[in-house]
Amino acid sequence: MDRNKALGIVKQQLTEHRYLHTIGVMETAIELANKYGADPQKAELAAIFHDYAKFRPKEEMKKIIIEQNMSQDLLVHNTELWHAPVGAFLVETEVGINDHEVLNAIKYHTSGRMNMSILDKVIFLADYIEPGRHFPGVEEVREIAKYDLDTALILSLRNTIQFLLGKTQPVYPDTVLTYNALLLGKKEEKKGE
Ligand SMILES: Nc1ncnc2c1ncn2[C@@H]1O[C@H](COP(=O)(O)OP(=O)(O)O)[C@@H](O)[C@H]1O
Ligand SMILES: [Fe+2]
Repeated sequence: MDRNKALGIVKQQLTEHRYLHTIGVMETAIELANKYGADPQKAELAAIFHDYAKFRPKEEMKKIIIEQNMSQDLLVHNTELWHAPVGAFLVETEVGINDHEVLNAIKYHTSGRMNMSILDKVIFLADYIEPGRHFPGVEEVREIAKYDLDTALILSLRNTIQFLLGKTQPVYPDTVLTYNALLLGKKEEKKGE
């Protein structure tokens, strides 16, 4: 699907602010894909649609999570997590995109998952560091993303986990598993050097 058609579709689902965020994620994801070897066209498409379900009613998303037999523990966790897996489902069923790599990158862009693909990592990180983001710690991750994808991801996951712990909120386990897998993977890598 060409960029303008995709942007035209997603624009109807988003606020102006969230649409500008999507443009930032798209541009950042293409840059990261070219740097780290993911398919830039898939990165463009996944970035454009990553927040497709961001403003869907919670009741509608809950129904999809149940009916589509997604991981039911999502239902007891932060509803902010829901738009990612539900978005992947709706982008397939409503927009007609069935590229599995693109759909997975949308599905896991909030929680992460163990064994993320390069495309998953690129979308996850682009969502975190796009130029419109100004939260504490983002600058450090932006800097490291210039030369080390996994370390940048580890820091972004650490920041998110710390943010949630600071608010005594439950942490959806997949994000901790992702953090551990990447960190332990890095340690193995260092041992091999
Ligand atoms: N493991 C988790 N457990 C609970 N909430 C989480 C988890 N990971 C991310 N979140 C929350 O999801 C929201 C971020 O959603 P995300 O899709 O990454 O960004 P955005 O929707 O802002 O573009 C934040 O409010 C963050 O606190
Ligand atoms: Fe996003």
